[in-house]
Amino acid sequence: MAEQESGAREPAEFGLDDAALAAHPTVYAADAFAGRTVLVSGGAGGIGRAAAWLLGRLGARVVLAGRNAEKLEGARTAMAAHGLYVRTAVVDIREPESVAALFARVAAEAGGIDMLINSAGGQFPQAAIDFSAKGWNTVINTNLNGTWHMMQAAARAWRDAGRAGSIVNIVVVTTHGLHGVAHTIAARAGVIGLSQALAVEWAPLDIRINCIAPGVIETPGWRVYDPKAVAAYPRSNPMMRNGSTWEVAEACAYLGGPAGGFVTGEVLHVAGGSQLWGETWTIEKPDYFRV
Ligand SMILES: CCCCCCCCCCC/C=C/C(=O)SCCNC(=O)CCNC(=O)[C@H](O)C(C)(C)COP(=O)(O)OP(=O)(O)OC[C@H]1O[C@@H](n2cnc3c(N)ncnc32)[C@H](O)[C@@H]1OP(=O)(O)O
Ligand SMILES: NC(=O)C1=CN([C@@H]2O[C@H](COP(=O)(O)OP(=O)(O)OC[C@H]3O[C@@H](n4cnc5c(N)ncnc54)[C@H](OP(=O)(O)O)[C@@H]3O)[C@@H](O)[C@H]2O)C=CC1
Repeated sequence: MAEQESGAREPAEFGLDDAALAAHPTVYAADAFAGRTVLVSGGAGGIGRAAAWLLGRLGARVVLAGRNAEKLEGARTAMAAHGLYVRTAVVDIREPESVAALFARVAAEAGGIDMLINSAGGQFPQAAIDFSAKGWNTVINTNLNGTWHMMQAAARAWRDAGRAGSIVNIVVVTTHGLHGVAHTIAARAGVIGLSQALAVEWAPLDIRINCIAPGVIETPGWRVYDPKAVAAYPRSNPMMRNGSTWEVAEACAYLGGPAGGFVTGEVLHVAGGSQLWGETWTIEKPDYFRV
């Protein structure tokens, strides 16, 4: 990974690139997802892209969804060159009509899906006292409402087709130590509660729902964080390192696939233990907390 003169890294260089994702070893059997179709929102981003690569390499047909057609096409081209089955679809998860159109297209062109990974999301770092109404609503709309629109559309499709399904929602660590992103903590705590409620309500439909709470995972999404905050991330968990998108992808394969067949309503932290120890400041740490 290249470094700028200041020592800060170029945002585009955070995380694993396509060449690394094509070659990274996996613990799963080569045909573990053969015959399955997986929809990944945020599929051209860091975590979603790694999950798409892994599941594609394990035999799944993959549909990548996001707002930016160019980013999606870049991801599709790289995966297709590796012989993987990949389709793309533009969606804004905040718009129910856009989500409905996505699911109609996926039904028509891919015959529906078996698994949904909700990796689309994000936030900006700011002291909560300074949030504007628009900023708050943007983060809640993206992470809570957007994830809900995707979950409901998937469940309706599975119910109508009499087909089983599983959902993996990517959230954040909500219980301890993540500061300066209170809007996203609120939204993701909502997603976790929603997922637990629906794990029961939708069990009769043979739908499993789980969440993954990543810790500090190097991705291009880190571009919105101050380089000084990013430099401190490796010391924010007891394992004293950043995580990789591959580590989250393998957790997605476990929870969303056959290995997790008896797991629902769970939150799996892939966070190096940061849910128990450490603190991550995405804004400047107030003097009050300095010892
Ligand atoms: C020790 C335990 C802890 C565990 C360890 C956890 C480690 C966590 C590490 C850090 C936390 C998590 C990191 C990640 O999730 S990175 C990957 C996710 N990707 C992103 O976050 C992408 C970057 N974010 C965005 O793109 C945007 O923030 C957003 C999600 C909001 C999407 O925005 P959209 O493009 O739709 O909207 P706009 O940019 O037009 O903005 C809309 C309004 O939102 C307000 N806003 C936006 N940015 C800012 C900002 N920087 N400061 C203040 N306000 C902001 C604003 O009102 C915008 O409207 P206006 O432009 O009209 O003002
Ligand atoms: N990286 C980390 O350290 C951590 C990440 N997470 C969470 O994991 C998830 C994935 O993060 P990561 O891969 O790092 O982030 P990225 O920013 O790399 O990817 C997120 C993707 O979400 C898509 N997206 C954002 N808003 C929308 C929308 N309204 N509709 C459709 N797609 C959208 C973006 O694609 P496009 O721009 O094309 O729409 C983007 O590619 C996020 O929810 C993030 O907050 C949680 C904890 C830590």
